[in-house]
Amino acid sequence: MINIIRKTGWFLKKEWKSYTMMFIYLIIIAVLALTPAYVLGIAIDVIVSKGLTWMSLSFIVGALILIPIFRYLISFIYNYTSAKTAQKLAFEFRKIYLKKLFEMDAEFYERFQKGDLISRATADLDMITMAATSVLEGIIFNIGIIMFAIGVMTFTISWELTLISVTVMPIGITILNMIRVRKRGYIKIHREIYANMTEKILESVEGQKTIRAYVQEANDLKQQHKTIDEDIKSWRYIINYENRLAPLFESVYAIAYILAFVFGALFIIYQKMTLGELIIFISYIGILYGPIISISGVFQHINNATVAIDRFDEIMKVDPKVKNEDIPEPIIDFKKIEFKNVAFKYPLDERYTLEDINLVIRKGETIGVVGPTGSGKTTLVRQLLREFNVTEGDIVIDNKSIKRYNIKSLRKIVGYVPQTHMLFRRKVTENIMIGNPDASIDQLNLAIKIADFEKDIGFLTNGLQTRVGEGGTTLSGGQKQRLSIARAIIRDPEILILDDSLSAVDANTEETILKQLKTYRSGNTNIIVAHRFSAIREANQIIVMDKGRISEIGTHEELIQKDGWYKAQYDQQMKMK
Ligand SMILES: Nc1ncnc2c1ncn2[C@@H]1O[C@H](COP(=O)(O)OP(=O)(O)OP(=O)(O)O)[C@@H](O)[C@H]1O
Repeated sequence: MINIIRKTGWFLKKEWKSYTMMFIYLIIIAVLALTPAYVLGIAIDVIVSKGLTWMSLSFIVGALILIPIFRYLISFIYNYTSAKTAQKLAFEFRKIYLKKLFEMDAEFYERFQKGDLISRATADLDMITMAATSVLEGIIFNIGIIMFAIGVMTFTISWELTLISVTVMPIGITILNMIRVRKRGYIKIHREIYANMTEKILESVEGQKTIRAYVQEANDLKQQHKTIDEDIKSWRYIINYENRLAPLFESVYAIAYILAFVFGALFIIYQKMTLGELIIFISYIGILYGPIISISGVFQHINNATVAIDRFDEIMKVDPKVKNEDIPEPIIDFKKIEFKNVAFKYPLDERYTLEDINLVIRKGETIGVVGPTGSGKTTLVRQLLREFNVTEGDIVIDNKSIKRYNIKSLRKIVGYVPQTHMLFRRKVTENIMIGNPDASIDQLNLAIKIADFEKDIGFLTNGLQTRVGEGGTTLSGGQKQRLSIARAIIRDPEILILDDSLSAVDANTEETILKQLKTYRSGNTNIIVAHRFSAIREANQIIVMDKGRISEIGTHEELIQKDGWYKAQYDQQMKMK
């Protein structure tokens, strides 16, 4: 609990006025909850002593009517304030969490699954907010009732009877506590199983087209059922565990009732207590049951929230490896980029994906990158986005390590068109303008022209205002590629990287795009990764990758003079033409 208060302390401080008001409301509600039984007890004693008058009867009836109405009003105000504060807390936590996700590097996203990250931002954070509200309600209200009830029982009825009947209660509370501690461990396991299930559902929803195309619905459902089954099984285990031990508490509680009744009856016989007092006493034992159980329910929320806070903290504590130096330098332009003995290993990989990379890229050059699949072309060009730090060697931009530059400003000078296109459920224009939200209409039109996307507009139902389906489902493969190229071009980047981005366009379109790039991007750098040599033939340098190393480098003319992979591949492509 201390952990939760520590972790939400900043919020409690900010919202102290609401919490103070809620505290006061809860005390009032607790007192009001105990009053009717007390009034009834007094009424019975008045009736037994034959002292009932019209005046005392109207007072008793009036009190019994007004108390619940007043309690309802205060409860209403309390519930409203409490729900509002909980929503605010959830909002603040989500804001912090999402900000953190945007600060994280590619390595982080390799380590954590999407489903897991989503369940931390949804189910886990809900548990924290639920606990933050129920802690106050559960503890203040329930402890308030317990203290007031025991106070009234001890000081106004009989301290001896209170001692006799209430002393067994700590045994019951200890049982509840034991259940709670064991349950925490089970809940942690359950949260992980739940995250797995979320991941599986996400994968099935994202991959539904492929699943259907390969008629794998039954198989996929089987896997889904397995994760859902595991989720249900682990939850059922927790419930069963609780159900097995909970009756123990009920039995202990029943003993408190029996003791109160037997000793209370004796006290009445020995005239140490009135009938009304015994009725108040036994009613209060009944009233105590709810708060004791609720407190254990609160501890259950605290249990859940403790696990959720640990999972939240796990993310908050991860320090991105790719981060700015204390005073990073901005970059808006460059003259020369050098790869110096660069070697690179993906975080979860054993072997190096890039080795011995030595390379110089000058501003204004067009660089072609070719090589067999899996040879490391994408990995090589993505190093310019600084998603990971290189494992060995360094990338030097204008004689300074890439690490010295501000990451955001570095990424701003690079326009990267990936192999798989991430399109959002927004209009075509909005999808393009993600590259530069401040672009003018002229810039938008120029980007569309360079990417040769103009000819597609006529085929779209609503032209540029057509809404793109999720993941670009309403566009053809070539249209998606050209839209992605337009998105990168609209920011007029210093370096444009086309990562196999011309693979889904026909030869004419490819030629048009390459011609437009030459005309409109002269003076800027283009890096073109391709399998078709027509796309890189005119490059100033062609880099041939093989098993993570540069095996050949030169212009097209130089490379076809050599008897290497490039020449062999080129000859084959010519034959197939
Ligand atoms: N995130 C990753 N984690 C671990 N290994 C990876 C990761 N991404 C790629 N690899 C591995 O790195 C190697 C190089 O991949 P890369 O995508 O750079 O090759 P490529 O030459 O661009 O391939 P293609 O022509 O098929 O696009 C491959 O063996 C691939 O399995």
